Amino acid sequence: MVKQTIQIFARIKPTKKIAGVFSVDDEEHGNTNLEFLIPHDLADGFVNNKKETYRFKFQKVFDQGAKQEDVFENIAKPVADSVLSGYNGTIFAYGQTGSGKTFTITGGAERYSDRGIIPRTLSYLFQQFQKDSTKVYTTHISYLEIYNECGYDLLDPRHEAARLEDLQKVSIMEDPEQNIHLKNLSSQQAANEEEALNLLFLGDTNRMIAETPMNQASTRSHCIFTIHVSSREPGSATVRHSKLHLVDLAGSERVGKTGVGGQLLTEAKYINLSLHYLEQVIIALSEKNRSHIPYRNSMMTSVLRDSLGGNCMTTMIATLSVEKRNIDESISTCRFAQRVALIKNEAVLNEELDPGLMIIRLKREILALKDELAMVTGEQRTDQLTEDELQKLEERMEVFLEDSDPEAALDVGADMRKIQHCFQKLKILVTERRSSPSSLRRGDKLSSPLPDSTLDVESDSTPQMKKLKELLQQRDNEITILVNMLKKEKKRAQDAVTQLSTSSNGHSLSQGSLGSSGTEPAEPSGRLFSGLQTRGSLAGDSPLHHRIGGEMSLGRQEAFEIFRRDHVDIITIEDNKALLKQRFAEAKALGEKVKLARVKVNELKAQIEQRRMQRAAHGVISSTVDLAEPDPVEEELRVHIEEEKKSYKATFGRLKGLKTEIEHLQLLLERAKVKLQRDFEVWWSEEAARLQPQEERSERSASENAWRTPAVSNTKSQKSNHKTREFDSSLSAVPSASDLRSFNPSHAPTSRESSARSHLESRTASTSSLRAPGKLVSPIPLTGDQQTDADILAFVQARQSLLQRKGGSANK
Ligand SMILES: Nc1ncnc2c1ncn2[C@@H]1O[C@H](COP(=O)(O)OP(=O)(O)OP(=O)(O)O)[C@@H](O)[C@H]1O
Repeated sequence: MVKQTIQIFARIKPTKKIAGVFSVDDEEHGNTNLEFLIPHDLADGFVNNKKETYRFKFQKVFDQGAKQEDVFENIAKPVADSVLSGYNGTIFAYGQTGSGKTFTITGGAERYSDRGIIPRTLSYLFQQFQKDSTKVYTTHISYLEIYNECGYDLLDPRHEAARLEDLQKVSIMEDPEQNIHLKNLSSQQAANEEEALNLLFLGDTNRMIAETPMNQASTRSHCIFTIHVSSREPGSATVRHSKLHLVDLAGSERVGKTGVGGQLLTEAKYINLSLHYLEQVIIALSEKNRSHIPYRNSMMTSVLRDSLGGNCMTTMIATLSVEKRNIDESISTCRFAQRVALIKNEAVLNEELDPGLMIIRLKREILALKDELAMVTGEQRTDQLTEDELQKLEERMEVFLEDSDPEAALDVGADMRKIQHCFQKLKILVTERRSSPSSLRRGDKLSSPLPDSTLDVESDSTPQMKKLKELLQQRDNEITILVNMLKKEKKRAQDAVTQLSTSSNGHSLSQGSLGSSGTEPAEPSGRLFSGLQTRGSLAGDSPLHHRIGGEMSLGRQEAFEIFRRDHVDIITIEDNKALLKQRFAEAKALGEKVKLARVKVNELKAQIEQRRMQRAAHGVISSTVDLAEPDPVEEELRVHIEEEKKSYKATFGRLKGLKTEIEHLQLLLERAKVKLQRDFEVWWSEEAARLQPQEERSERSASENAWRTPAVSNTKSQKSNHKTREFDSSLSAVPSASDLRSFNPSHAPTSRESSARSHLESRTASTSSLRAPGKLVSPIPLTGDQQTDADILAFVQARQSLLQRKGGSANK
């Protein structure tokens, strides 16, 4: 058991704004002090009657310049190492909104170097698995989001999330031993780093898609990414299970300060409530002799029960913003961390016996005991030894006879049949030896036929005999060489077939043949991301336009293109695309190099083979060549092969590193794509809402207000209905094709459209003259085709408002 207090670290987010006065000083024995100075006269908005300086001690403080890599090396790597040894670990980030929790735990979306703790830890764990050949590792991943005290499975494979409520709900169950189980939380196996990263990405995408303007998931929910690792030494009956929770908590600011209302207030209350319960648990744990710890008060504390005062090595990262206006929140985060540092955890090695292996072991023991019992009681087994048993026995006897140790023992168990069999065999051998001492030499197989008696009868010393023996030896050598050649030829043919099938399968990077890969991104001039390789499970099932907006009409696509060009993220996207292209080119070059090295190695091998054949032929003819002597030419060829192999390995290693980077860049691009499209959907809805006549909007908002009261309802289902309806209403504001058609005077309406129109007209007749047609009639010619005209109108409207927006921002 390892007893350890929770380790606390602080990370300060870089700022360009005016910062408060603070200092970071390293202490002699490894800790770091963080001090805030708040002079009385500067304490704007902050009640500071007593103290001027606030000093907090952390294991380490990462100042503004700290890199993601430093954070991983100092914080996450030691925890990952203990997880590899079989201990549970937790790393949680706590701090106010925007202080860098998500950046620290998951990472930034812009650069590969911005990868956070989760992707780096996954990469590290899979590297360690590969290095350690003494154990077999298995990894499973789960990703839980807790929002307003409800759990959601972010990796649920059966649901496509367009809203948080679409995701599988997770509930907590407790067994009689008070162990917590999460019902409906899926746990997905990841065989390698790529699969694990895909799961992280899937979860993050679900989180992003499910978030609405009201629920900015990262801010208002807690997310727990868990890596479950099992390890076992082959043949051993013990298995180690450990888990690593990587937790991104909701923003910790106080309600009073945020000044929010309505749904946001409800959320803020929930967040504050769950963080308040977290604080209560932490206070209770830091008090001596406190027997009741109120874990059950909230879902988050229930899930993290082991991490807080239990079987876990836990680390907290306090994320701080040192901007002047945030100093009070930063001080309160530091205070919280100081309390957390008092909590003692007791981590135990999570080792258990594998029931399957235990059964095999016990069965074997039972058999041995039965044999022993039969021997002791004199009871004999009458059934014959099987072929397999006989062969094993012979092998054991051979090992025994070959062993030069005079004390060597022959262990065949307590089975009398086996003992008898061994005695019989030994008798035969001894008898043969007596009759002809030369007939049993070392290396003679027990099962081989007796030596040819004609050879034994003749004396070895006659010259004819000697010649014959030499000839025989020479033939033996030739045969061995030919058999080896045949085997190699066969292997080469097999390799060629494998290579052929690999290349026809499209050259996967992992096979080191990226050189001729067709996986490059298309030219950036194509449609956004169109040429990029789609990824894993996301490839087929979650193109965002299916998940949010449905198939895009032509007009909408055009509008999307314009929107995309002006989007703030487009520079990052283009940069990443360029970088990705560059990496692909590098990977391609490396792939070529790998291929060349492989060809070279094969050529050298062929040369060795040829050389051997030549030597063997020479030996047979002239007998001047001593085949037992090492051949210097072959030695030289071997040295070349080793060099080529080294270069192959080094290049292949670089290629693998590049592969990870490429995959990550692809993930970043996919994520940017999701964000871009989501932003577009929001903008599109706004534009559509603006398209509606003023009267209807006021009518609609009046009716919305009617069902919005009371603003905060009391039951959970009411709350979620409320949220769903708000979300639905924002989606329904997108103009449908028939809405647009009804505004087009040149279009002859169908009977269904006429009735819809007359319905609308009757609703607005008192206040509007024919639904403000002047605003919507397009000066551009229409085609008469319903769908095309609707698209044209949508496009014109979108472009106009974009131009207006652009004009507006240019005027500013
Ligand atoms: N150390 C850092 N270096 C560079 N940028 C950072 C750093 N920390 C945070 N950021 C940036 O600050 C912004 C807010 O960070 P982030 O989303 O991680 O905050 P958060 O604490 O998770 O907020 P929330 O509670 O809303 O989830 C992001 O744009 C992020 O990229």
